[in-house]
Order: sequence, then structure tokens, then C-alpha cells
Amino acid sequence: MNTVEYKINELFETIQGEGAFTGQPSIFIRLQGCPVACSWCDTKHTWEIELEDKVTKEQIIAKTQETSQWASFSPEQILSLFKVQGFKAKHIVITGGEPCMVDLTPLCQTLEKAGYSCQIETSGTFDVRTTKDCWVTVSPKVNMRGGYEILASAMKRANEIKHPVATEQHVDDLKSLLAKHKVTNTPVYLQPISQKQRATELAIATCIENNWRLSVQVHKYIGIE
Ligand SMILES: C[S@@+](CC[C@H](N)C(=O)[O-])C[C@H]1O[C@@H](n2cnc3c(N)ncnc32)[C@H](O)[C@@H]1O
Ligand SMILES: Nc1nc2[nH]cc(C(=O)O)c2c(=O)[nH]1
Ligand code: SF4
Ligand SMILES: [Mg+2]
Repeated sequence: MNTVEYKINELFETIQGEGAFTGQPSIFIRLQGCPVACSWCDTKHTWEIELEDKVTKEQIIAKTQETSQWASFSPEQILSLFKVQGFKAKHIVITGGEPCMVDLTPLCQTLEKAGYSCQIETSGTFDVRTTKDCWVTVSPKVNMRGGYEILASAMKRANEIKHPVATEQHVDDLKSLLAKHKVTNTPVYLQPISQKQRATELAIATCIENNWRLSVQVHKYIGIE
């Protein structure tokens, strides 16, 4: 019997809007907690884990706004919730916050055993603990306020690298990282930060120059979660 529990900020079904799985109907599990502190992070409400923000599972399911509230769920409770909610997607995206602060293996094992495919969105600053079949999207974070560094093990485990960009410095940071970790075959996506026009223009030009791919956070353009 698995007794592990995960602190969940949000659980919802939508279309994956980023990276290689863009367009894929997906159930998102958003975990609470991240110490990396990217200045431009679009989910700052997930950073702190405060005990006073602990609420019931029902309140998390009923959430309609971004809040720092969270509830604990076991893998089995997550799975049965999918059924209660009538979710149809067979692909799960585990994000946050920083999901790799905890061991995701029991969660992914339970979900995969039930026939789902799993994907993790991570900053690459914590050990990636998951199943071998889980798709790992590493979005490396360089020189962020929290002071965390990219782990070689995370770069090696990555099935795709999705790098947020707004400046030439971000592009240079990525090139240094790829050289340092000898990444040659992993698909690279550039993701313009916060849909800014200049960031998007830079990302397009840099993708063409380097034969990388563009990831534009489709969900934000079409106004879905
Ligand atoms: C909110 S993070 C959560 C998962 C994990 N902490 C990470 O950074 O990968 C999910 C994805 O959104 C990206 N992201 C966050 N804020 C963004 C922004 N303002 N513009 C574009 N991408 C952003 C991250 O780089 C990451 O790829
Ligand atoms: N639709 C949709 N796609 C996403 N891909 C990554 C997301 C994230 O916040 O990690 C995200 C998100 O929040 N919504
Ligand atoms: S690592 Fe991810 S969740 Fe954490 S601050 Fe950066 S973008 Fe936000
Ligand atoms: Mg998001």
C-alpha cells in the first residue's frame, strides 16, 4: 500500500500548450512549492508551501482562480478523482511549482499502470525521480534568484529542452549549457517569455538560425487554462 502524498495546487484537463506534446489533450497536476524564483515565472502563486494554505481536496477540485492553496492527495486518490471528474485525456502533465522537489516515481507508476502516459515539466535543478517511460521536459533555469544550478543528470534525462527566452543573454546561456553538458540529440524548443513581441521575434530568428523549434504557449493565445 502506497502512503505517499503530493501537495497539489491545481488539477485540470486541457490541451498541452507547450513543447513537443502541444495539442495533446492532457490532465495537468500542478504541485505546490518552488524555490527557484524565476523573475518572470507565470505561476508565482505556487512558490510557497504554507500550512495555513492547506485546504480540502474538494476545494482544490472546485478552484476557479489562481491561489496558493493546496491539498494532499495520494496517487490512488488522484486516479479516482480523474474518474469522478470524467476526464477523458490519457496523457498526464505533472508541473508546478517544481515537481522534482519530490519523488514522482510512485505517482507515475500508479498512473502508468492505469494506462496513462506521463510527462514532467521541470527546471532541471533537482534530481528527476520518475519512471523510465515518463517524458521529461527540462526547462533549464540559469542564474535565477533562488541560486539553484542545473544538474547534469537532469540534462541527460531530458527528452526535450524547452528554454524560455526574451534576450540574447538567454540564448547565450542555453548555448553554453548545451555545450557544457554535451547535448547534441535532444530536441530544443525556444519559448518566448510572456508572449512579448520582441521575445517572439528573437525566438523565431534563433530557431531558424540553429534549427531549433518554437513553442509559443498556445493556451495563452486561445485563452484556455
Ligand atoms: C511554470 S513552470 C513549472 C515547472 C518547472 N518549475 C519549470 O520551470 O519547468 C512550467 C513551464 O512554464 C515556463 N514558463 C514559466 N513562466 C513563463 C513565462 N512567463 N513565459 C514563458 N514560459 C514560462 C517554464 O520555463 C516551464 O517551461
Ligand atoms: N495548457 C497548458 N499547457 C501547459 N504546458 C505547460 C504548462 C505549465 O504551466 O507547466 C501549461 C499550462 O499551464 N497550460
Ligand atoms: S522553476 Fe518553474 S515554477 Fe519555479 S520559478 Fe521558475 S518557472 Fe516558476
Ligand atoms: Mg503554465
